[in-house]
Amino acid sequence: MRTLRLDLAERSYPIHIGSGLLDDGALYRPYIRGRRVVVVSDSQVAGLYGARVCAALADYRPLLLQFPPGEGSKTLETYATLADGLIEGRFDRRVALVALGGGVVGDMTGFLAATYQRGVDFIQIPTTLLAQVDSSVGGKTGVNRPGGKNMLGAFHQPRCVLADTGTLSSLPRRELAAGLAEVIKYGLIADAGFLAWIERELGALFEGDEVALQHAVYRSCEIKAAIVAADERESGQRALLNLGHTFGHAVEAATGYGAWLHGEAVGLGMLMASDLSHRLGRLPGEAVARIAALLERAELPTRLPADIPTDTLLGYMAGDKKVLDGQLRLVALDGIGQGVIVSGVEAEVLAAVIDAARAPMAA
Ligand SMILES: NC(=O)c1ccc[n+]([C@@H]2O[C@H](COP(=O)([O-])OP(=O)(O)OC[C@H]3O[C@@H](n4cnc5c(N)ncnc54)[C@H](O)[C@@H]3O)[C@@H](O)[C@H]2O)c1
Ligand SMILES: O=C(O)C(=O)C[C@@H](O)[C@H](O)[C@H](O)COP(=O)(O)O
Ligand SMILES: [Zn+2]
Repeated sequence: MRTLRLDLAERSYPIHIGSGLLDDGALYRPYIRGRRVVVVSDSQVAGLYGARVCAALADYRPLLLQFPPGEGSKTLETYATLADGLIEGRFDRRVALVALGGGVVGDMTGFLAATYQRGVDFIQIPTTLLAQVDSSVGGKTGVNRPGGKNMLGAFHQPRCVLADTGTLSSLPRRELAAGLAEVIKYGLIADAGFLAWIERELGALFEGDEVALQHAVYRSCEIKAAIVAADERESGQRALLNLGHTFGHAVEAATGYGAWLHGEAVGLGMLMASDLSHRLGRLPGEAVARIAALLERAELPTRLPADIPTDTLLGYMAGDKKVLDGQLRLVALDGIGQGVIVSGVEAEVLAAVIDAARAPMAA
């Protein structure tokens, strides 16, 4: 097991990475203050790992709450049903919630923990690659609305993260690819050496090689933890973690949440952000081609479907959370490994990027 720490004064916490962690009750115990825990999961993950987590937490008479899997469940309706489960069970303020699953479960459980009786503790047990490298770390929680992605939520940090890489062995290949999009993101915004490592080790990652997966999770969390420690509430540089997300979230919203996986939409969004960076004179065309080639090798979509109108995407983008005083801010690249926040991009340039994404971008 390897351990990192996200340094946030009294809200600091460990991120443990290794295989078989979810069975080890001693890893959870220091972070449970009361007598009871509630494990929240989706029905897919609950069926795979719920009994093991409940066995590890048997001393706390765990209640297992579950909801249907997928992005379509990341709603206020699911939130209300879960909240009613806590209220009916008369759980008090010392209850600890345990998020067992992917990013949907983590974001939902974190939001529930942030708001139940005005805030209780929670522990993250991420079981997708995407959740292990990204969503379980950093304290962004929330739900979607038809008009925009993650529009309701709170910053609420977990008490600890247990990233059990053994759980990745049951993850479908499409979900693994979606997680790789966020791994590639870290290379693009912060570490050119890591990007080259991903290019080299992509085969091993797809084969489920434990050493390669643990390195991908460790380095991703290391980069994210440093960014979040410096800017917990995204008043500045944390926005770099949003590379590709202004485009990607618009695709997710325009397709009704679920047709595209978050990682797939972010993968395409990163290619669009790369094209934008090129049009702004910040990134050479060869770098855009290199990024497109890596995304294709990672089995991620690199084309926008013809039936999503440009104006629809621009409409969702105008409601992005990075908009300030009516000005859209986007994450661009000043080179591989160098994310930069740009504002004042003209609507015609964005429209040109969107239109170009309907044609193949790889050189
Ligand atoms: N809070 C953050 O900082 C942050 C960061 C990135 C993404 N997100 C959010 O995370 C969500 C996407 O997360 P995701 O990609 O993990 O999706 P997900 O939670 O929907 O999980 C993907 C699918 O994989 C299944 N699954 C999970 N673990 C499994 C396992 N070990 N074996 C077999 N099947 C398994 C799930 O049941 C689900 O069907 C989005 O809502 C996105 O907005 C949040
Ligand atoms: O942690 C962050 O900060 C991120 O932006 C990570 C993203 O990968 C993640 O998808 C996040 O939920 C997006 O946040 P939002 O504020 O754009 O909704
Ligand atoms: Zn994301």
